[in-house]
Amino acid sequence: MSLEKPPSVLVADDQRDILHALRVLLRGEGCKVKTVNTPDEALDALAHNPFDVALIDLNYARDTTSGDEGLDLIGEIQKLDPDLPVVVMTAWATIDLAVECMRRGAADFMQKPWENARVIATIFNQAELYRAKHRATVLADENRALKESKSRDFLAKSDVMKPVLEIMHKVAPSDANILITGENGTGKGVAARYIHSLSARATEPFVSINMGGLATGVAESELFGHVKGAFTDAKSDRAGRFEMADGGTLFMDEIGNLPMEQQQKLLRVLETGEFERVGSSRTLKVNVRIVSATNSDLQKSVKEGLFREDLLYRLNTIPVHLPPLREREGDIPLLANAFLKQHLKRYNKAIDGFLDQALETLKRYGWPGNVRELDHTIERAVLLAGGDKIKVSDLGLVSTAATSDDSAMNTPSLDDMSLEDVEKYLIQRTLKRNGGNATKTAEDLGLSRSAFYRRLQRFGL
Ligand SMILES: Nc1ncnc2c1ncn2[C@@H]1O[C@H](COP(=O)(O)OP(=O)(O)OP(=O)(O)O)[C@@H](O)[C@H]1O
Repeated sequence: MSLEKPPSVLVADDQRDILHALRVLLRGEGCKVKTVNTPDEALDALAHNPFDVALIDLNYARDTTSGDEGLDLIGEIQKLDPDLPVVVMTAWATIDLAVECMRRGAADFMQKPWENARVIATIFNQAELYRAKHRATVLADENRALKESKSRDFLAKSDVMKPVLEIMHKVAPSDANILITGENGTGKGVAARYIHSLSARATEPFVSINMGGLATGVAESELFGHVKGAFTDAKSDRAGRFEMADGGTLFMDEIGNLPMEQQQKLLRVLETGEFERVGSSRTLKVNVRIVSATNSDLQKSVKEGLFREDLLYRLNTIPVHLPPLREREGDIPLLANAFLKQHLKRYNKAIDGFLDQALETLKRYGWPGNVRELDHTIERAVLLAGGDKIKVSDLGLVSTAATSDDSAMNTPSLDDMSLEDVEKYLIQRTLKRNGGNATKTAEDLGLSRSAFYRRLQRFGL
């Protein structure tokens, strides 16, 4: 019989000769086998190691033949992992007992003395089913996560960006954790994906999670998953981002917003690869490379007691800083032309590049929303442009003539602005004043974090 990886089987029985015989039989077929003598030992082993099948006896204490201990054990195993196949073996088989085992969730029922061929076939079939089921949940969750993230090349050619590109190329192939810093919209997400694509994990999943956009209380379940019934809305088992990213890269955006309680759990995964789904005591183990990003000063958060210092050191093995777009003028034509091409294709329009003046305007603008704002500006220009080239007026920038003492923008006239323009302008100005710190900006504007992020998205900042 063949499975990609041999089944890992837990065998629970109080009789040593039976354990010995089953161990010899299953190992002979290539299985990994762990044997235990009591229900407690079985639960302990299941909580700490991954198994594909549990093969259990029904009676443990001497002189009992009721099967109650085994029946209870089926229930306890179900609580740990509802999908794990439990195969029951007993010398005291009755039809009623077999029915009761199945009712409690056992996958199969066998009588002692057993038939070797049947035991082997059952173990392999159940293990295959279990893996297929588990893989299907993880795949469905991975697909969902993939749909949420877009893939793009990392474009940069300015002198300022050369050392940044160099360090990314140098460290990408290692498994070192990377912390990317930079203002909103500087391309931290694109850089994370780029690092993944240059790593040995490139064909494995790239999964991202934005800690800033999560409602309070859901961070743990999003990161580590949950089991059915763990809380009111937990209608079924769900894999968390760590499971989805197993073998690949997990990109944690806005890491500074990770709640203290989760910081402790994250530290444990970084140190041991181990965690539990919410509501489960079963320990899972993964191999994940962490790329995280922040626009806030984590050293300061450490001093303020908001971020664990030990976690920061673990995440920050290699720091990568992305400078704001206003400091990389040399990248603007490259980025603007790439965005133009994408949006022309998307909107099925034909425009032959930028007028020189328009390109000059793009280079001189302060870009408080960085590359994301440039992308949205070009998209809007593509939609508005009437001529065969993009003109300055198509760009619709609040200020087109940024000066060096206020590189982000001049104060526009209120008379020319819609309510939305004013809101956008205020957000840009406050963001700039706070050096791109989103949390502080939301606070200054009296907005909740999620309301603030909604606006950033709406205005393309
Ligand atoms: N170097 C780049 N090459 C191509 N596109 C880029 C680059 N940098 C940024 N972008 C574009 O800018 C947008 C914003 O980038 P991204 O989401 O990676 O920024 P961020 O720094 O992670 O932002 P935030 O801090 O808000 O999460 C992306 O949709 C992408 O279109």
